[in-house]
Amino acid sequence: MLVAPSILSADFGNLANEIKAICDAGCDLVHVDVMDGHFVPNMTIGPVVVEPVAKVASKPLDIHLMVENNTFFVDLFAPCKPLYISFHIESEKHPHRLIQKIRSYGIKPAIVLNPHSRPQEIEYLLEDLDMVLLMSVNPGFGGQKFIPSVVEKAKELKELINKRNPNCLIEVDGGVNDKNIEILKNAGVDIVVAGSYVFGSDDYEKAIKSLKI
Ligand SMILES: O=C(CO)[C@H](O)[C@H](O)COP(=O)(O)O
Ligand SMILES: [Co+2]
Repeated sequence: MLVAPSILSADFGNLANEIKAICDAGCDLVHVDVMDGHFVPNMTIGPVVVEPVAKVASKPLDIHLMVENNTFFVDLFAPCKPLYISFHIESEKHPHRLIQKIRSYGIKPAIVLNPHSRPQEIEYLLEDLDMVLLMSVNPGFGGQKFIPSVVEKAKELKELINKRNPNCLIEVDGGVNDKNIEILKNAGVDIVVAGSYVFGSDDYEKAIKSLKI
């Protein structure tokens, strides 16, 4: 299992040290939550913060867009050179076009599904994707409770992925901790995002290790 700590739960007054600490503690990706105050009822950070974060991080960035105008935000964050940019299917009318745009920057495209969205909706996009991110909370805030129906959804998605594009990874985001990591692993999940679990612990290395099963 790969682990992507979400910096939403980091101490923003000490951000550079927090990023260094999770990278030194053995994380695989640095998950960056971008919220516009429209698609979700919260706002986070723009490239003014994410560019210096990218410079300090020794691990690749995984940018999760929770916005209405995806095209604008892809252009805005592409110079940060993340490994992945993921966008929500619920806010995008032209997903194939946006996938091509993300790829044109040399960035891996991913699609995010809210807890209520069905994996079958994106079956015909799977061959063009490097990753699908399943939300296991309603997006907008860290520290929420894990929604268990994501486990069955991950299994359904895994079947579609095996049929359409076995190279596509599955990531799960929201309420992940050492109690639910095993069922996620058994459901075929490749990457977990963990914000409050990692940054709320006294020992980042131990917390990350407990998820790398
Ligand atoms: O996308 C997100 C919220 O919309 C965050 O990545 C997610 O909530 C991580 O935080 P936690 O592990 O505390 O749930
Ligand atoms: Co996220």
